Amino acid sequence: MSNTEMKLVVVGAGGRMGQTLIRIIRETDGAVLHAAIERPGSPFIGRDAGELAGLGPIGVEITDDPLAAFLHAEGVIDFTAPAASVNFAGLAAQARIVHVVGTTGCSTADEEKLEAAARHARIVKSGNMSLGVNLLGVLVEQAARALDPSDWDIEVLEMHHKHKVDAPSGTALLLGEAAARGRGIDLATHSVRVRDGHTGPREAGSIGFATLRGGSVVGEHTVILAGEGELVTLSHSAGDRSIFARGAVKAALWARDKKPGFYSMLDVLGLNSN
Ligand SMILES: NC(=O)C1=CN([C@@H]2O[C@H](COP(=O)(O)OP(=O)(O)OC[C@H]3O[C@@H](n4cnc5c(N)ncnc54)[C@H](OP(=O)(O)O)[C@@H]3O)[C@@H](O)[C@H]2O)C=CC1
Ligand SMILES: O=C(O)C1=N[C@H](C(=O)O)C[C@H](O)C1
Repeated sequence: MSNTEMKLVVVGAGGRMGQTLIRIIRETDGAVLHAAIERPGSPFIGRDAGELAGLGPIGVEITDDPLAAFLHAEGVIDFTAPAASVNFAGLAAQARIVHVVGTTGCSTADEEKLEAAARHARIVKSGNMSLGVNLLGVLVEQAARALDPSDWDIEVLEMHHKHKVDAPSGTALLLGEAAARGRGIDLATHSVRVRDGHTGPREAGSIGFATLRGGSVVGEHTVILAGEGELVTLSHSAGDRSIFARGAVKAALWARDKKPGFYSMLDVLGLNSN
């Protein structure tokens, strides 16, 4: 374990998570903001990252040059967009630095590219970086394992702010995967992601998703286990974005001395039983 502060780059520095990360890195022992990146043409280029995040000037100017930023850094924290994260994964692998990916909405092809980059890099990726949601995933897996799928239906409900662009949320999919693991099934072939019109009765053993969007909701998730005459509900409510940012910085520090590989927050938090 190194005694020096881990030099971190925040990409998507002007975004909701980017600004939160700049604040959380500032208050975390063992981590320091090395650089802050935005896309070329962004109005944030040239601004002081601390000033943008409400901390006052910290002497780190936002640039659009990730290659230069990664060169002398040890990790990059990335809550951006799927195409951007795939691109950053290639650059992070070249620079042999830790890449923490919070971006959601990645396609199967994107995931494959990230996994390929993890042959040379340490990538930690999760649809939700908070301790609470990852613990919830463990509980959902246990509940799904315990309850007979012919008697119990599983539905995942989520609500987010009106700016969110992907659905179902990364967290809803993480919880669906946990339920599928508990049941020993493949989520992709057992999920019902939308319902509309004359759907017919619910197919036994499927895992359903429902998506709500509105206002400034940070992130609400509920897994409903519905039996005959009874409901079990397991929920998580995010009060503010600092829970995700703290988890992401913890993941970067955890991965600092790990071998190249594709890790999840369950690995970081010691909750991985697989
Ligand atoms: N895993 C987790 O725990 C969490 C995941 N998320 C996920 O993180 C992602 C970002 O969320 P949020 O912060 O709310 O979104 P925002 O839109 O507020 O922020 C994304 C930022 O990334 C920037 N960006 C996009 N492409 C590039 C690029 N190529 N280079 C540099 N910067 C780029 C955007 O710039 P521009 O606006 O110009 O496009 C924007 O500033 C989403 O996928 C979200 O679902 C969010 C919270 C928690
Ligand atoms: O876009 C968001 O805001 C969030 N995205 C993540 C997701 O898709 O689950 C995590 C969190 O719920 C906030």
